[in-house]
Amino acid sequence: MVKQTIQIFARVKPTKKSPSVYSVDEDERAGSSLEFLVPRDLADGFVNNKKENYRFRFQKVFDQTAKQEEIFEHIAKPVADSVLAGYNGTIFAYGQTGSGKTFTITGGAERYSDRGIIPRTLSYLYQHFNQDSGKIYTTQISYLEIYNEVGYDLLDPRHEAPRLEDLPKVSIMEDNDQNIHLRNLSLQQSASEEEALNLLFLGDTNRIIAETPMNQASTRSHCIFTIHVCSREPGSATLRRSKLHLVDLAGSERVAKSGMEGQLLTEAKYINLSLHYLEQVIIALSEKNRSHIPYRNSMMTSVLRDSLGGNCMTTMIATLSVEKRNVDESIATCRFAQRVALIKNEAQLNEELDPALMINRLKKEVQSLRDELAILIGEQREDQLTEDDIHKLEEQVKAFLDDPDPEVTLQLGPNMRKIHHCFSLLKVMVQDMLPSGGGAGDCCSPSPSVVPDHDISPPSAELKKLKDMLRQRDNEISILVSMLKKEKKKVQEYMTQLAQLSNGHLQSKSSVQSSSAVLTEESGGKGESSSPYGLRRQGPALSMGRQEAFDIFRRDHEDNVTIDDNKALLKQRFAEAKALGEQVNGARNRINELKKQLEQRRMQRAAHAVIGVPVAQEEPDPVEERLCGQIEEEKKSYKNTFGRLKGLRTEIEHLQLLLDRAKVKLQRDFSEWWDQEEAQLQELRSEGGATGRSAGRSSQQPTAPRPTSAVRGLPARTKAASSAHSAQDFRSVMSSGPAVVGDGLEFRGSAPPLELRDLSLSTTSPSSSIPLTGDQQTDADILAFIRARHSLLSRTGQIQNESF
Ligand SMILES: Nc1ncnc2c1ncn2[C@@H]1O[C@H](COP(=O)(O)OP(=O)(O)OP(=O)(O)O)[C@@H](O)[C@H]1O
Repeated sequence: MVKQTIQIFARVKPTKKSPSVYSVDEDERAGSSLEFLVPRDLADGFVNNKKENYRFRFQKVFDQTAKQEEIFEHIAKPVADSVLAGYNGTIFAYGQTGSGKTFTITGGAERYSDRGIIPRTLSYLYQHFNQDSGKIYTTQISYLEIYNEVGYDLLDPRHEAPRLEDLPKVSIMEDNDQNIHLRNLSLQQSASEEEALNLLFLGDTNRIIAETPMNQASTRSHCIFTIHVCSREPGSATLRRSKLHLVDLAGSERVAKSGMEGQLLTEAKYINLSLHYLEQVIIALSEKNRSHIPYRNSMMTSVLRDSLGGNCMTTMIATLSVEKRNVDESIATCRFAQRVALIKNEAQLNEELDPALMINRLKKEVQSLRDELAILIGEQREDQLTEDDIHKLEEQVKAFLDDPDPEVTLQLGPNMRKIHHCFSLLKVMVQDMLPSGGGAGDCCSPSPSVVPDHDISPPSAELKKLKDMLRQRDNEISILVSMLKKEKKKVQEYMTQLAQLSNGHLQSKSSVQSSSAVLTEESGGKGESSSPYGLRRQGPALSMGRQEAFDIFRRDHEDNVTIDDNKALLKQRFAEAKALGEQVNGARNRINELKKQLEQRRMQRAAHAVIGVPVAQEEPDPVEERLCGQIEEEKKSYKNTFGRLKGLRTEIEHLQLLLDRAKVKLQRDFSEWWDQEEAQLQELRSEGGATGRSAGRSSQQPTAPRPTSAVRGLPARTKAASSAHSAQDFRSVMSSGPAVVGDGLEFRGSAPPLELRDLSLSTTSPSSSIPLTGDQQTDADILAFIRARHSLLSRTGQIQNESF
């Protein structure tokens, strides 16, 4: 058992502002300390009459420049090592919203180097599994999200639930030994790092999809990614089971400060409540002699029960945002960490006997006991005596009879068949010794007619039976062979399909290289979108209108640059991987060629020795030595290049998943934006329709202020421009401003003022010669509206920028 207090670390998020509110003091032996210097007149809207200096001690403080690699090496690797040794581990990040919890635990969505603790730990664990041939490892993964005190399974096999509520709800059950069980939380097998990463991305994508602007669950939910490891030495019935929880808690900020209302307030209360219960558990644990620890008060503390004061090696990372306005939250986070540091855990080696192996072992024992018992109580064994057995028995009987020692016994062992056979032999001999029989000298060569027939030559009935059986077996075998053939055919068909599918996937990967192809795919233009779980989801094909609108939307989306950067990087990595692959193949071919030469050389030398050509056998052959040296060199280069190729493969896989995730987010944002644009167009139309009916009279009438949500969901750059312009501005510019020329669409702002319904009429759809269906017409209208608005917004944005 290992007794250890919870380890606490602090990580300071990088900030562009030069903060003077904190300092870090490093001490090799005593850990680091973090000091906040809060002047009494801190000018951020509140008067500080309290203490000026706050000092907190941590195992280590990672300042702003700390890299993800460093965080993994110092914090996660020791925990992963103890999990490999069979102990439970937990790492949880605690801090206010935006302080870097998700960045630390999962990682940034942009760069490969931004990978957080989860992907790095997975990489580390699987590397260990592959290298350790002395044990058999199995791994399972679960991913739980707790939102408003309800648990959701993020690895729902149905994939990509449109709303959080559609994911399976997870509930807590406690057994008689007070062990917690999570009902409905799936445990997914994961045999490789790639599979585990796919599961992580599936869960994260489910989080993104289930999140809406009104329900930014990622900020207000707790997420627990758990890796379950089971190891066993081959042949041993002892299992080691351990689990590693990697926990991204909800933002810890106080409700009063953030000024929330309505649903947000309700959520904040839940979060505060569950974090409050977490705090209560921690206080109770840090007090001596407290018998009751209130774990059951919230789902999160119930799930993390073992991690807090139980059988677990636990580590906390306090994430801190050190801008002046966040100082009080950072101090609260550090205070919380100091209390957590008092908690003592007692980690135990989780060893148990494998029930399946135990059952097998016991079954064997039972069988051997049954056999012994059968012999003891005189039951006959089923196995027939072989000719060899019979021959040996004859020899034994002969030796027994020939031995003059009256004490001699026949050693037949506990085998009734042998005993019976010996009695038969003796009977034959006795009969032969009777006056009518032959001499005793032949006693051990009994005539075949007297020896029990079934043992040596079966009678014809028996023979017939055996032949029938043989025929039956032949039939069965031919049925089985034909079944096997069918199965093989099916497998071949399946493999062909799989190859086609993966070709499709590869094509979609390589399509990263062609931006136009990717655009079509991203927008669902092929009627398909790829899922991060390696499956392909059938989606509706986009109309031409939506497709073009998607292009506009994508151009302005905040993630566009990242997507393009990642695509470029991916393309580069593909090229590198291709070059490395060629190098690996080259090295392999050269090694084979050198091996051939070496073999030839050896054969030559051997042949010379045979035909008597003088060869200095003892002397090392310089040619052979040179070939061996070259083979070694090539092997080194092969190993080296292959290692780099493997690393590159992981990076490519990761980048591909980042792109997949960005794609899903882009599509979700686009759908929302499109719906808003449609709603806005409908609204303007109904206003425009009213205006049209009273044409000339009230086209300049003021309209009701547009709800701000109407521009919510626009890409960041578009949003900034649009926020300065209500729909009314838009309409007035449309009716009186200069001509606004869109892409292939002209809106002339000359008198008479343009009515909104004219937009649809003036739409020059790329497929205008093709009659449009009702839906297509609507899509084309919305596109025209977007084009006009977009063109206007970028123009006015430009004007604003210029005047600025
Ligand atoms: N150490 C860091 N280096 C670079 N960027 C960071 C770092 N920490 C956080 N960020 C960035 O800051 C932003 C907020 O971080 P993050 O989402 O991780 O915060 P959080 O604490 O998880 O917030 P929430 O409670 O809302 O989930 C992200 O854009 C992230 O990329």
